[in-house]
Amino acid sequence: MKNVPTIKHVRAFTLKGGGADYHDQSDGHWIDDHIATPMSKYPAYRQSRRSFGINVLGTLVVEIEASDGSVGFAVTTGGEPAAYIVEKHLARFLEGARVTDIERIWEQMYLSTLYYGRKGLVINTISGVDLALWDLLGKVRQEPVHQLLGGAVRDELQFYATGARPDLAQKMGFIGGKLPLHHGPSEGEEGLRKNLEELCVMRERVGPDFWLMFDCWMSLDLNYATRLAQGAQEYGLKWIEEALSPDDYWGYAALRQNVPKGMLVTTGEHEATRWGFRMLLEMGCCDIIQPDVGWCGGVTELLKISALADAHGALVIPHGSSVYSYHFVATRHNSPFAEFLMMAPKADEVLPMFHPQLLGEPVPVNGRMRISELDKPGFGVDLNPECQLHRPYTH
Ligand SMILES: C[C@H](O)[C@H](O)[C@@H](O)[C@@H](O)C(=O)O
Ligand SMILES: [Mg+2]
Repeated sequence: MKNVPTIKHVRAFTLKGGGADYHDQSDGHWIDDHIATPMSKYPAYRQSRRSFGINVLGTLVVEIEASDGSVGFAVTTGGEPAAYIVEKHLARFLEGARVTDIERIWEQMYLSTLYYGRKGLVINTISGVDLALWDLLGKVRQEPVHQLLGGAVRDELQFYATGARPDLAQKMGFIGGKLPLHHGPSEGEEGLRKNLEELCVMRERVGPDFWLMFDCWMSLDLNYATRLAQGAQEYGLKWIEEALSPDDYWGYAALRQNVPKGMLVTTGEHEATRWGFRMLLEMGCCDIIQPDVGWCGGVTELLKISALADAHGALVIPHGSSVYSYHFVATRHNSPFAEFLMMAPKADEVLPMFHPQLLGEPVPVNGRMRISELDKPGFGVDLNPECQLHRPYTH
Protein backbone atom coordinates (compact mmCIF):
# COMPACT_ATOMS: atom_id res chain seq x y z
CA MET A 1 0.00 0.00 0.00
CA LYS A 2 1.47 3.39 -0.96
CA ASN A 3 2.55 5.68 1.86
CA VAL A 4 -0.23 7.79 3.30
CA PRO A 5 0.74 11.47 3.48
CA THR A 6 0.89 13.10 6.89
CA ILE A 7 -0.37 16.49 7.99
CA LYS A 8 2.41 19.08 8.12
CA HIS A 9 0.66 22.38 8.76
CA VAL A 10 -2.70 23.62 10.02
CA ARG A 11 -3.57 27.29 9.52
CA ALA A 12 -6.68 29.21 10.57
CA PHE A 13 -7.79 32.41 8.87
CA THR A 14 -10.77 34.72 9.09
CA LEU A 15 -12.87 36.43 6.44
CA LYS A 16 -15.63 39.04 6.69
CA GLY A 17 -18.46 39.86 4.30
CA GLY A 18 -20.90 37.08 3.42
CA GLY A 19 -19.59 33.65 2.56
CA ALA A 20 -19.94 31.05 5.29
CA ASP A 21 -21.16 33.74 7.70
CA TYR A 22 -23.94 34.41 5.21
CA HIS A 23 -25.89 36.66 7.57
CA ASP A 24 -23.07 39.19 7.23
CA GLN A 25 -24.77 41.20 4.49
CA SER A 26 -25.25 44.91 3.70
CA ASP A 27 -28.38 46.99 4.36
CA GLY A 28 -31.44 46.19 2.26
CA HIS A 29 -30.88 42.43 2.12
CA TRP A 30 -34.02 40.32 2.70
CA ILE A 31 -32.08 38.20 5.22
CA ASP A 32 -31.86 41.14 7.60
CA ASP A 33 -35.27 42.74 7.12
CA HIS A 34 -37.35 42.59 10.29
CA ILE A 35 -37.03 38.84 10.77
CA ALA A 36 -38.41 37.46 14.05
CA THR A 37 -35.75 36.24 16.48
CA PRO A 38 -35.49 35.55 20.22
CA MET A 39 -34.23 39.15 20.52
CA SER A 40 -37.37 40.62 18.91
CA LYS A 41 -38.85 41.17 22.39
CA TYR A 42 -36.42 44.09 22.58
CA PRO A 43 -37.64 46.77 20.11
CA ALA A 44 -34.13 48.14 19.63
CA TYR A 45 -33.10 44.77 18.16
CA ARG A 46 -36.26 43.98 16.19
CA GLN A 47 -35.58 45.45 12.74
CA SER A 48 -32.12 44.02 12.09
CA ARG A 49 -30.45 40.81 13.25
CA ARG A 50 -27.07 42.48 12.69
CA SER A 51 -28.07 44.96 15.43
CA PHE A 52 -27.82 42.18 18.05
CA GLY A 53 -24.74 40.62 16.47
CA ILE A 54 -25.85 37.77 14.20
CA ASN A 55 -22.79 38.51 12.06
CA VAL A 56 -20.36 39.17 14.90
CA LEU A 57 -18.25 36.03 14.37
CA GLY A 58 -17.45 36.11 10.66
CA THR A 59 -16.02 33.24 8.64
CA LEU A 60 -13.38 30.74 9.80
CA VAL A 61 -11.14 29.34 7.07
CA VAL A 62 -9.23 26.16 8.01
CA GLU A 63 -6.33 25.20 5.74
CA ILE A 64 -4.49 21.87 6.15
CA GLU A 65 -1.27 21.08 4.23
CA ALA A 66 -0.04 17.51 3.81
CA SER A 67 3.46 16.11 3.32
CA ASP A 68 2.77 15.47 -0.38
CA GLY A 69 1.96 19.16 -0.91
CA SER A 70 -1.81 18.65 -1.06
CA VAL A 71 -3.86 21.35 0.67
CA GLY A 72 -7.42 20.95 1.91
CA PHE A 73 -9.57 23.78 3.24
CA ALA A 74 -13.06 24.56 4.42
CA VAL A 75 -15.07 27.55 5.60
CA THR A 76 -17.67 27.84 8.36
CA THR A 77 -19.03 30.34 10.85
CA GLY A 78 -16.54 31.10 13.61
CA GLY A 79 -14.17 33.95 12.87
CA GLU A 80 -11.38 34.93 15.26
CA PRO A 81 -12.41 32.96 18.35
CA ALA A 82 -12.63 29.84 16.20
CA ALA A 83 -9.23 30.61 14.69
CA TYR A 84 -7.80 30.79 18.22
CA ILE A 85 -9.24 27.36 19.08
CA VAL A 86 -7.78 25.85 15.89
CA GLU A 87 -4.29 27.30 16.31
CA LYS A 88 -3.91 27.06 20.09
CA HIS A 89 -5.81 23.85 20.80
CA LEU A 90 -6.89 21.62 17.91
CA ALA A 91 -3.84 21.81 15.61
CA ARG A 92 -1.89 19.53 17.99
CA PHE A 93 -4.19 16.60 17.14
CA LEU A 94 -3.64 17.03 13.39
CA GLU A 95 0.03 17.83 12.81
CA GLY A 96 1.93 14.57 12.38
CA ALA A 97 -1.23 12.50 11.90
CA ARG A 98 -2.00 10.74 8.61
CA VAL A 99 -4.55 12.38 6.32
CA THR A 100 -6.70 9.26 6.83
CA ASP A 101 -6.86 9.62 10.63
CA ILE A 102 -10.13 11.56 10.41
CA GLU A 103 -12.14 9.54 12.93
CA ARG A 104 -9.43 9.61 15.61
CA ILE A 105 -8.77 13.31 15.09
CA TRP A 106 -12.48 14.04 15.46
CA GLU A 107 -12.69 12.20 18.77
CA GLN A 108 -9.58 13.89 20.14
CA MET A 109 -10.90 17.32 19.12
CA TYR A 110 -14.28 16.59 20.74
CA LEU A 111 -13.04 14.99 23.97
CA SER A 112 -10.29 17.57 24.51
CA THR A 113 -12.81 20.44 24.27
CA LEU A 114 -15.62 18.78 26.28
CA TYR A 115 -14.85 21.03 29.24
CA TYR A 116 -15.71 24.14 27.25
CA GLY A 117 -17.37 22.92 24.04
CA ARG A 118 -20.13 20.40 23.23
CA LYS A 119 -22.18 22.83 21.13
CA GLY A 120 -22.02 26.22 19.38
CA LEU A 121 -18.75 27.87 18.49
CA VAL A 122 -16.48 25.00 19.51
CA ILE A 123 -18.44 22.45 17.46
CA ASN A 124 -18.52 24.95 14.57
CA THR A 125 -14.73 25.01 14.83
CA ILE A 126 -14.40 21.22 14.98
CA SER A 127 -16.76 21.07 11.99
CA GLY A 128 -14.53 23.42 10.01
CA VAL A 129 -11.45 21.31 10.74
CA ASP A 130 -13.34 18.11 9.87
CA LEU A 131 -14.58 19.52 6.55
CA ALA A 132 -11.04 20.61 5.68
CA LEU A 133 -9.80 17.08 6.48
CA TRP A 134 -12.36 15.55 4.10
CA ASP A 135 -11.41 18.09 1.45
CA LEU A 136 -7.74 17.19 1.93
CA LEU A 137 -8.43 13.44 1.71
CA GLY A 138 -10.31 14.04 -1.52
CA LYS A 139 -7.42 16.09 -2.90
CA VAL A 140 -4.90 13.37 -1.93
CA ARG A 141 -7.03 10.62 -3.47
CA GLN A 142 -8.24 12.82 -6.34
CA GLU A 143 -11.85 11.90 -5.54
CA PRO A 144 -14.91 14.03 -4.74
CA VAL A 145 -16.15 13.78 -1.15
CA HIS A 146 -19.42 12.18 -2.24
CA GLN A 147 -17.41 9.22 -3.56
CA LEU A 148 -15.42 9.01 -0.32
CA LEU A 149 -18.78 8.78 1.50
CA GLY A 150 -19.91 5.74 -0.47
CA GLY A 151 -21.16 7.32 -3.66
CA ALA A 152 -24.24 9.15 -4.86
CA VAL A 153 -27.64 7.45 -4.52
CA ARG A 154 -29.24 9.80 -7.09
CA ASP A 155 -28.24 11.47 -10.35
CA GLU A 156 -29.28 14.95 -9.33
CA LEU A 157 -30.14 17.02 -6.28
CA GLN A 158 -33.41 18.96 -6.04
CA PHE A 159 -33.70 22.07 -3.91
CA TYR A 160 -36.21 24.18 -2.09
CA ALA A 161 -35.29 27.88 -1.78
CA THR A 162 -35.13 29.95 1.40
CA GLY A 163 -35.83 33.61 0.91
CA ALA A 164 -38.33 36.43 0.73
CA ARG A 165 -39.75 35.46 -2.67
CA PRO A 166 -41.12 31.91 -2.94
CA ASP A 167 -43.11 33.10 -5.97
CA LEU A 168 -39.87 33.85 -7.83
CA ALA A 169 -38.31 30.61 -6.54
CA GLN A 170 -41.19 28.72 -8.11
CA LYS A 171 -40.48 30.35 -11.47
CA MET A 172 -36.80 29.38 -11.08
CA GLY A 173 -37.72 25.70 -10.76
CA PHE A 174 -37.30 25.14 -7.02
CA ILE A 175 -39.61 22.58 -5.37
CA GLY A 176 -40.66 24.91 -2.59
CA GLY A 177 -40.11 28.22 -0.84
CA LYS A 178 -39.29 28.81 2.82
CA LEU A 179 -40.30 32.24 4.12
CA PRO A 180 -38.53 33.90 7.04
CA LEU A 181 -41.11 34.69 9.74
CA HIS A 182 -41.23 38.45 10.28
CA HIS A 183 -43.27 38.88 13.47
CA GLY A 184 -42.88 37.21 16.84
CA PRO A 185 -45.04 37.11 20.00
CA SER A 186 -43.90 40.59 21.07
CA GLU A 187 -45.87 42.03 18.14
CA GLY A 188 -49.09 40.45 19.39
CA GLU A 189 -52.20 39.52 17.42
CA GLU A 190 -51.43 42.11 14.75
CA GLY A 191 -48.09 40.47 14.09
CA LEU A 192 -49.69 37.04 13.91
CA ARG A 193 -52.22 38.38 11.41
CA LYS A 194 -49.40 39.89 9.32
CA ASN A 195 -47.52 36.57 9.30
CA LEU A 196 -50.59 34.74 8.04
CA GLU A 197 -51.38 37.48 5.52
CA GLU A 198 -47.88 37.13 4.04
CA LEU A 199 -48.44 33.39 3.74
CA CYS A 200 -51.87 33.94 2.20
CA VAL A 201 -50.45 36.30 -0.43
CA MET A 202 -47.70 33.84 -1.33
CA ARG A 203 -50.17 30.94 -1.55
CA GLU A 204 -52.31 32.97 -3.97
CA ARG A 205 -49.23 33.66 -6.12
CA VAL A 206 -47.84 30.11 -6.20
CA GLY A 207 -51.04 28.10 -6.42
CA PRO A 208 -52.10 25.11 -4.31
CA ASP A 209 -49.24 22.64 -4.73
CA PHE A 210 -45.94 24.51 -4.37
CA TRP A 211 -44.37 23.89 -0.96
CA LEU A 212 -44.51 26.84 1.41
CA MET A 213 -42.76 26.77 4.80
CA PHE A 214 -42.13 29.20 7.65
CA ASP A 215 -38.67 29.54 9.19
CA CYS A 216 -39.21 30.93 12.72
CA TRP A 217 -35.55 31.11 13.75
CA MET A 218 -36.11 30.20 17.45
CA SER A 219 -38.40 33.21 17.96
CA LEU A 220 -41.65 31.76 19.27
CA ASP A 221 -43.23 30.23 22.36
CA LEU A 222 -45.32 27.06 22.28
CA ASN A 223 -48.69 28.81 22.34
CA TYR A 224 -47.81 31.25 19.56
CA ALA A 225 -46.26 28.51 17.42
CA THR A 226 -49.36 26.36 17.91
CA ARG A 227 -51.70 29.20 16.85
CA LEU A 228 -49.48 30.13 13.91
CA ALA A 229 -49.51 26.51 12.71
CA GLN A 230 -53.26 26.23 13.13
CA GLY A 231 -53.81 29.52 11.27
CA ALA A 232 -51.39 28.47 8.52
CA GLN A 233 -53.18 25.20 7.84
CA GLU A 234 -55.67 26.81 5.45
CA TYR A 235 -52.74 28.05 3.36
CA GLY A 236 -51.18 24.60 3.18
CA LEU A 237 -48.03 25.31 5.23
CA LYS A 238 -45.78 22.27 4.69
CA TRP A 239 -43.60 22.73 7.75
CA ILE A 240 -42.97 25.07 10.63
CA GLU A 241 -39.23 25.36 11.22
CA GLU A 242 -37.23 26.04 14.35
CA ALA A 243 -40.16 27.63 16.16
CA LEU A 244 -38.64 27.35 19.67
CA SER A 245 -35.31 27.56 21.45
CA PRO A 246 -32.99 24.68 20.46
CA ASP A 247 -32.89 23.72 24.16
CA ASP A 248 -36.67 23.39 24.48
CA TYR A 249 -36.93 19.68 23.54
CA TRP A 250 -40.09 19.44 25.65
CA GLY A 251 -41.72 22.34 23.75
CA TYR A 252 -40.95 20.79 20.37
CA ALA A 253 -42.42 17.46 21.50
CA ALA A 254 -45.61 19.29 22.52
CA LEU A 255 -45.71 21.40 19.34
CA ARG A 256 -45.48 18.25 17.24
CA GLN A 257 -48.66 17.01 18.98
CA ASN A 258 -50.38 20.38 18.58
CA VAL A 259 -49.86 21.13 14.88
CA PRO A 260 -52.58 20.17 12.40
CA LYS A 261 -52.30 16.62 11.10
CA GLY A 262 -50.05 16.49 8.07
CA MET A 263 -48.07 19.64 8.92
CA LEU A 264 -44.41 18.87 9.61
CA VAL A 265 -42.31 20.20 12.48
CA THR A 266 -38.61 20.68 11.67
CA THR A 267 -35.56 21.87 13.56
CA GLY A 268 -31.89 21.21 14.22
CA GLU A 269 -29.78 23.83 12.46
CA HIS A 270 -28.52 25.06 15.85
CA GLU A 271 -28.25 21.56 17.36
CA ALA A 272 -24.93 19.74 17.55
CA THR A 273 -23.47 16.20 17.70
CA ARG A 274 -25.15 12.79 17.67
CA TRP A 275 -26.15 13.33 21.29
CA GLY A 276 -28.09 16.51 20.61
CA PHE A 277 -29.89 14.93 17.68
CA ARG A 278 -30.57 11.81 19.74
CA MET A 279 -32.51 14.03 22.13
CA LEU A 280 -34.53 15.54 19.27
CA LEU A 281 -35.29 12.11 17.79
CA GLU A 282 -35.98 10.14 20.96
CA MET A 283 -38.20 12.87 22.41
CA GLY A 284 -40.24 12.99 19.20
CA CYS A 285 -39.44 16.68 18.61
CA CYS A 286 -39.59 16.81 14.84
CA ASP A 287 -40.29 15.05 11.57
CA ILE A 288 -37.22 16.40 9.75
CA ILE A 289 -33.85 17.22 11.32
CA GLN A 290 -31.84 20.02 9.72
CA PRO A 291 -28.23 19.84 10.94
CA ASP A 292 -25.77 22.29 9.45
CA VAL A 293 -22.69 20.29 8.46
CA GLY A 294 -20.53 23.30 9.31
CA TRP A 295 -22.05 23.60 12.80
CA CYS A 296 -23.10 20.07 13.93
CA GLY A 297 -19.64 18.46 13.97
CA GLY A 298 -18.73 18.15 10.31
CA VAL A 299 -19.19 15.28 7.87
CA THR A 300 -17.76 12.74 10.31
CA GLU A 301 -20.46 13.56 12.87
CA LEU A 302 -23.24 14.08 10.33
CA LEU A 303 -22.71 10.50 9.11
CA LYS A 304 -23.56 9.32 12.63
CA ILE A 305 -26.48 11.72 13.02
CA SER A 306 -27.92 10.64 9.68
CA ALA A 307 -27.77 6.94 10.55
CA LEU A 308 -29.54 7.66 13.85
CA ALA A 309 -32.25 9.62 12.02
CA ASP A 310 -32.64 6.85 9.45
CA ALA A 311 -33.32 4.35 12.25
CA HIS A 312 -36.01 6.73 13.54
CA GLY A 313 -37.58 7.16 10.11
CA ALA A 314 -36.72 10.87 10.09
CA LEU A 315 -35.51 12.79 7.05
CA VAL A 316 -32.19 14.63 7.21
CA ILE A 317 -32.38 17.86 5.20
CA PRO A 318 -29.21 19.73 6.17
CA HIS A 319 -29.42 23.46 6.74
CA GLY A 320 -28.01 25.14 3.61
CA SER A 321 -24.22 25.04 3.71
CA SER A 322 -23.17 25.10 0.07
CA VAL A 323 -21.02 22.28 -1.27
CA TYR A 324 -20.56 20.86 2.22
CA SER A 325 -24.20 19.78 2.35
CA TYR A 326 -24.51 18.99 -1.37
CA HIS A 327 -21.87 16.24 -1.25
CA PHE A 328 -23.54 14.74 1.82
CA VAL A 329 -27.13 14.88 0.57
CA ALA A 330 -26.03 13.23 -2.68
CA THR A 331 -25.10 10.07 -0.76
CA ARG A 332 -27.99 9.67 1.73
CA HIS A 333 -31.22 7.81 1.01
CA ASN A 334 -33.01 9.76 3.77
CA SER A 335 -31.99 13.12 2.32
CA PRO A 336 -34.24 13.35 -0.75
CA PHE A 337 -33.86 17.11 -1.26
CA ALA A 338 -31.69 20.00 -0.11
CA GLU A 339 -31.91 23.63 0.95
CA PHE A 340 -30.64 26.51 -1.14
CA LEU A 341 -30.40 29.91 0.52
CA MET A 342 -31.13 32.79 -1.86
CA MET A 343 -28.24 35.14 -1.21
CA ALA A 344 -29.27 37.83 -3.71
CA PRO A 345 -30.54 40.84 -1.69
CA LYS A 346 -34.03 40.70 -3.27
CA ALA A 347 -34.04 36.87 -3.57
CA ASP A 348 -34.59 37.42 -7.28
CA GLU A 349 -31.57 35.59 -8.73
CA VAL A 350 -29.48 32.52 -7.97
CA LEU A 351 -26.08 33.38 -6.49
CA PRO A 352 -23.61 30.86 -5.01
CA MET A 353 -24.57 30.33 -1.36
CA PHE A 354 -21.16 31.19 0.05
CA HIS A 355 -20.54 34.00 -2.43
CA PRO A 356 -17.91 35.47 -2.81
CA GLN A 357 -15.58 33.13 -0.90
CA LEU A 358 -15.59 29.94 -3.02
CA LEU A 359 -14.45 29.74 -6.64
CA GLY A 360 -16.19 26.99 -8.61
CA GLU A 361 -19.16 26.83 -6.21
CA PRO A 362 -21.99 25.12 -8.17
CA VAL A 363 -25.54 26.51 -8.09
CA PRO A 364 -28.89 24.86 -8.87
CA VAL A 365 -30.16 25.30 -12.41
CA ASN A 366 -33.95 25.12 -12.65
CA GLY A 367 -33.88 24.10 -8.99
CA ARG A 368 -31.68 21.07 -9.64
CA MET A 369 -28.00 20.13 -9.67
CA ARG A 370 -26.50 17.15 -11.54
CA ILE A 371 -24.21 15.13 -9.28
CA SER A 372 -21.63 15.37 -12.06
CA GLU A 373 -21.33 19.07 -11.08
CA LEU A 374 -19.66 17.80 -7.89
CA ASP A 375 -17.16 15.49 -9.60
CA LYS A 376 -13.98 17.34 -8.61
CA PRO A 377 -11.49 16.36 -5.88
CA GLY A 378 -12.57 17.08 -2.32
CA PHE A 379 -15.49 19.50 -2.15
CA GLY A 380 -14.48 20.78 -5.59
CA VAL A 381 -14.04 24.45 -4.75
CA ASP A 382 -11.13 26.84 -4.23
CA LEU A 383 -10.80 29.90 -2.01
CA ASN A 384 -11.33 33.14 -3.91
CA PRO A 385 -7.88 34.79 -3.87
CA GLU A 386 -9.56 38.19 -3.98
CA CYS A 387 -10.94 37.58 -0.47
CA GLN A 388 -8.52 39.06 2.06
CA LEU A 389 -7.48 36.28 4.43
CA HIS A 390 -6.37 37.33 7.92
CA ARG A 391 -4.44 34.98 10.22
CA PRO A 392 -5.00 36.37 13.71
CA TYR A 393 -3.07 33.67 15.60
CA THR A 394 -0.26 31.19 14.94
CA HIS A 395 1.13 28.22 16.86
C1 LIG B 1 -34.08 32.55 6.90
C2 LIG B 1 -33.70 32.25 8.32
O1 LIG B 1 -34.13 33.35 9.11
C3 LIG B 1 -32.21 32.09 8.50
O2 LIG B 1 -31.57 33.26 8.09
C4 LIG B 1 -31.67 30.92 7.74
O3 LIG B 1 -30.29 30.97 7.69
C5 LIG B 1 -31.90 29.54 8.32
O4 LIG B 1 -32.77 29.50 9.40
C6 LIG B 1 -32.35 28.57 7.24
O5 LIG B 1 -33.04 27.60 7.57
O6 LIG B 1 -31.91 28.78 6.09
MG1 LIG C 1 -33.80 27.63 9.48
